[in-house]
Amino acid sequence: METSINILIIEDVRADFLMVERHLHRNGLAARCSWAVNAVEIAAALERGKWDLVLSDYNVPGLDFHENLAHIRGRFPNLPVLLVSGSVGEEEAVELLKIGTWDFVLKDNLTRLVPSVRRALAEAAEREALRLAEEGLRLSEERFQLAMRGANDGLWDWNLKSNQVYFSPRWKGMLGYGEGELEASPFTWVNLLHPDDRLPTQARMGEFLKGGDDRIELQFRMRHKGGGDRYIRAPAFLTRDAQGRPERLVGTHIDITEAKEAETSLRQAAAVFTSTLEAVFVIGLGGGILAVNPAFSTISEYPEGEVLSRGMDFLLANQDDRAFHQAIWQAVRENGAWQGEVSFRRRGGDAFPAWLGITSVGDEKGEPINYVGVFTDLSRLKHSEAKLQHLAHHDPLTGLPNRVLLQLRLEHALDRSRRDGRRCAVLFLDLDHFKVVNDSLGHDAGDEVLQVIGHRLRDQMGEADTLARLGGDEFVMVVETVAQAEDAASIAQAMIDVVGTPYRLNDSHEVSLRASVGVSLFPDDGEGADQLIQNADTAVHQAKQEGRNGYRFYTRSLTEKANRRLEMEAGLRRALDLREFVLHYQPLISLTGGRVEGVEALVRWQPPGREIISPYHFIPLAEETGLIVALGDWVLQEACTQMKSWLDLGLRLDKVAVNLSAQQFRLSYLQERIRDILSESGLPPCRLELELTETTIMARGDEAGIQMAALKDQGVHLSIDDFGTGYSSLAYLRRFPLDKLKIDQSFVRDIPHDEGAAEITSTIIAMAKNLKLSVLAEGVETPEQLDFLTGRGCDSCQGFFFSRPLAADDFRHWMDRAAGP
Ligand SMILES: Nc1nc2c(ncn2[C@@H]2O[C@@H]3COP(=O)(O)O[C@H]4[C@@H](O)[C@H](n5cnc6c(=O)[nH]c(N)nc65)O[C@@H]4COP(=O)(O)O[C@H]3[C@H]2O)c(=O)[nH]1
Repeated sequence: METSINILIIEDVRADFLMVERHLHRNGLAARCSWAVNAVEIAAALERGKWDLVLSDYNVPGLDFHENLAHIRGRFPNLPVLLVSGSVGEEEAVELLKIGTWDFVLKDNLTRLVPSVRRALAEAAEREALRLAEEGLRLSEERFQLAMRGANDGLWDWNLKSNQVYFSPRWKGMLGYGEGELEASPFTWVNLLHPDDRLPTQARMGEFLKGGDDRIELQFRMRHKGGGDRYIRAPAFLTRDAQGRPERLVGTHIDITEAKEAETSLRQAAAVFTSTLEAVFVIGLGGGILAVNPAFSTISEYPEGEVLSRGMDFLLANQDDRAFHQAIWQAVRENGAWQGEVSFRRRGGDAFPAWLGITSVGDEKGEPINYVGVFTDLSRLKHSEAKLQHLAHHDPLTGLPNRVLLQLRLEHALDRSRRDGRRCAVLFLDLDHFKVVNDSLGHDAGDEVLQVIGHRLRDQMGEADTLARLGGDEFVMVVETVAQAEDAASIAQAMIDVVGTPYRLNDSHEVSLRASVGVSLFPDDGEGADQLIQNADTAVHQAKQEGRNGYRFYTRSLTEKANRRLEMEAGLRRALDLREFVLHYQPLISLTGGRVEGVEALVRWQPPGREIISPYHFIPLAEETGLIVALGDWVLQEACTQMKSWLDLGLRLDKVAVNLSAQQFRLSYLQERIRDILSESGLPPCRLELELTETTIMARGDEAGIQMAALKDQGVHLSIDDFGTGYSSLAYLRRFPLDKLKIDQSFVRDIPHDEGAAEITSTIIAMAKNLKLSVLAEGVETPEQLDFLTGRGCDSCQGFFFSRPLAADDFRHWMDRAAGP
């Protein structure tokens, strides 16, 4: 059955309206007809109802048909409007059809009305269906676009047959490209793939297209226009033609870079968690441990299973320290974090210091979701710190305090002494000739001796006292309470005695050592630690100068002396630069022929406008400062040049004797240097005699023999100076290639009256003869001495009796006079 339709009939004559209605009904059209007679009724009707059709008269008074038609079409474009009129001409009717009137039926012949209405309704229904379909499509397209925009995914559509590709704006935007910047070609995609992902991705795509699946999901990296890569997830769907051949591939690009990066950083965090050497534990809001890393178990010795869901307080070494534990958590809750040093206990019971940090982990709103604790075991660090502290304050060889700690202890001792009004002493001990032990027995033996001395001195000191080693062979003792200077003196003597007890070294060598001690007293000799140590040092120098193996108290004059020493050292350096040294020459007289057999060169310092300075005053300082090497070199050059010029002048001299210091003797290049000096001066080597002292030779041990043999090979003569003052025996000296022995003037001085001196001198002469060494006696001042020496068979002598050392010109004149007319 036909559904009822709503028809609006616009007609000014009621009879006409009824006539049309009747006609419609009679001709089987189930229509509900409504009548509108003017513009107001038409508007109300259009507003009110849902109309399927409008039948309108053309000439309705007060109504412009054209306007009315436009109004209806504007509001309902698909609503058919049929003209039912009697008075419209044909041309006008055609015109009306053009502007949108559906059909035209004459009132007086309504035969066409129902078919026309039916056709109009059918067409309108068709148009409406089409409109609805179009509207649906538009909405669906819009929905799709919105969905894609919402998902923020790029779309691509690849027609496999035509090889055409569509990339959506978002697809391009994802890679930094705008419209028109990328060619719509499959190669565009391939070219933008990360080079490492290109081949594998293409291979997978190829396999997919060959296979039977309709869906694929790929993941790859693509190059962004602005540099860097984007990680893309690309699900796609394949459509096929009737034959099942791939026809079209449509898919999306989803940018998963952030997710990938988050995944990577999560993976890294997990790796850090498991591999870090720091113990990490996660605590839930309830206070129970949720997870621990392997380092936690390694450090605390607790396996994970034993700690999960327990509170962290079981780690605290001091279980009673609840307040501390609570304070930590309070700080974490208030500030979000806490860190500091704690004392933890391992499962085995061992307490250890740890550096603990606890941080609260919040959600996006900042609400805590759990806490992460990290701690490091500080025990090794503490141990190293203590070791470092010890090293920084102690001498590694003896374990005694070093200079730094000595300073600190002394300052404390001084504070106490100041407070209690007590005296305190600083005793500076320096070993005498310790270098000889080191040089002759080796550094290991030297170290052993220093350790033993350290022990002995420590055993001797009081509880409150401090013994320090300042390095080398210097020890300092701080004695906190000394009633008077004599107490310090007896401690100094005890130190000297304890050092003086012979040492038996591991290899059963026996060594005897002596020491000198300098003493300074607080408050007498200084207020501060530095000054007291410095003054004790000055005193020990004085003790050494005064013959060693004794102690000496500091006095102000010592300081002045020390200052003078410093001045002298500076003066010596300057003197070397300015060539302020001169040589004096003392004749050496042969007792067999009475002739002048040679001359000894003796250095003097002649500062301009001042008195000449004796070598006794500057040679020891030159030796201490090392300046002796340069000075000795100059002496050798000068003496050889002078000797050569005398020989050239015809002076009859066999040789020039030059003193060689221990430091020069130690020089590895000594032979070369002497060879050069001789060749530069033109003096034959046999005309040079080098004087060495016993200690110089002994300090070099076996190497002395090698050095001497090399010098002898050059043709230079060697003599031993000051014989009798050292510790060597003639039997010892026999090992060395010596030519001459010079008896020290201290023996000669007392002959012939002093029996002891006379006997020693006679014995030395006899033994030297036995060893086939020539003998010279130094310091001959009297005819008696000369007679005695001549009588004992001494070969030659030197002394004021013949001449004092003379300047070069004076010596030449002296020679002239000695040769006689
Ligand atoms: N009382 C007295 N003394 C006499 C007599 N005859 C000589 N003398 C002094 O005795 C010293 C002998 O020199 P020395 O034993 O090598 O002792 C030397 C030597 O050890 C050192 N010396 C001097 N010149 C040099 C040098 O060029 N190089 C080195 N390394 N040392 C030197 O200085 C020391 C002292 O030299 P000088 O003052 O020149 O003192 C000289 C000389 O002036 C005498 O009859 N009675």
